Amino acid sequence: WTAGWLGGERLTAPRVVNAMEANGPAHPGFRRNHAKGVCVAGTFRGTEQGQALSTATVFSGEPVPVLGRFSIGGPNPHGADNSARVRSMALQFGGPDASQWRMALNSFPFFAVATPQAFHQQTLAKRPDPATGKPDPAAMEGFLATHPQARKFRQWAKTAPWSDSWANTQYNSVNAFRFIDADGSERLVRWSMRPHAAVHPLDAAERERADADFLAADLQTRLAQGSVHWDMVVTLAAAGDPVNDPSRPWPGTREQVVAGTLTLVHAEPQATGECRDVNFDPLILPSGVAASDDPILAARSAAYSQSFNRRQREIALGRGDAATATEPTR
Ligand code: HEM
Repeated sequence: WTAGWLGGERLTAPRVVNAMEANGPAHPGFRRNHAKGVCVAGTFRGTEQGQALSTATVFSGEPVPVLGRFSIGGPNPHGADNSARVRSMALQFGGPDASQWRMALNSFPFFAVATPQAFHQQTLAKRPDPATGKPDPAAMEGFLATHPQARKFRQWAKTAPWSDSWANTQYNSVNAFRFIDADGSERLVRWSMRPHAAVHPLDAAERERADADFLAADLQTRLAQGSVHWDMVVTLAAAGDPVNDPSRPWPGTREQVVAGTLTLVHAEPQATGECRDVNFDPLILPSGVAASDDPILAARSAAYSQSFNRRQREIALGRGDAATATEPTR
């Protein structure tokens, strides 16, 4: 699981997660990132086009059960939804056997950094200055000077429209993976969950007025009227595309295939929902899907495991009341 990302200064998963924890107050029992969220459930049905690309059984055409989680970016489990630039979808396809597939997708189309070391440097640059309680702008400028591609992400964060719902947001794998077909041929791919629901961008006034928990309320309203859907759109890399660097998007002209449709029918609070105790490790993959050599993927798997073990331990020791409470904790 280290995939070569240890070494040099020996950056380890505990160090990465320690640095994330050091940037804010402790929230025992909660995820160390994307802490605020809800559990969801539904099904996924693959297409023949998906089946042609990968032998994963989820593409068989039969519906497979899905357990999932929507969240907002950031470590605060009580954060206001109208300050959440990043929206996320985590999914577990299939039952408890070798065909299970987990993934954690984000609304940003590319990542801010190319390596786990750069992610760690970025975390350190965001550390609040004890004097002001805010990150030191000079530290962030120093980070950006040595990691210029992170400016592209900041530009996205400043300019991309804010959707008004988890249900009409597109979520992206960001990292590349390998799909393996029945002949054993491999293709490097990224994928997105493309919503069927029409996008409605929030303007500044609507965002200002929005309730702190509007995303969960909106989802319940929509689900009370019927299921919500996304197409799984797989993008195939062409020769020479950057497949090991999630900060570099591929050209928009790449071949795309609709590999299946996700249908969600149910949502419930994470405190009591099944998704609370799941680690949506992006390297839990079925046969027919394999990791790329992107070092961020290996680092994510190791860091999620750290975060998962810490939060489960806190809950087991009775320190995770807010994370397991049935009453709203705001
Ligand atoms: C080195 C880079 C990264 C690190 C260290 C990192 C770290 C973390 C950690 C510690 C968690 C909490 C896990 C848990 O307790 O279950 C998390 C959650 C999450 N991360 Fe990352 N992350 C990284 C990159 C990414 C990227 C590139 C994506 C893009 C798709 C992403 C998407 C998510 C999502 C969607 C969740 C929430 C999963 C859930 O609902 O359980 N992360 N991340």
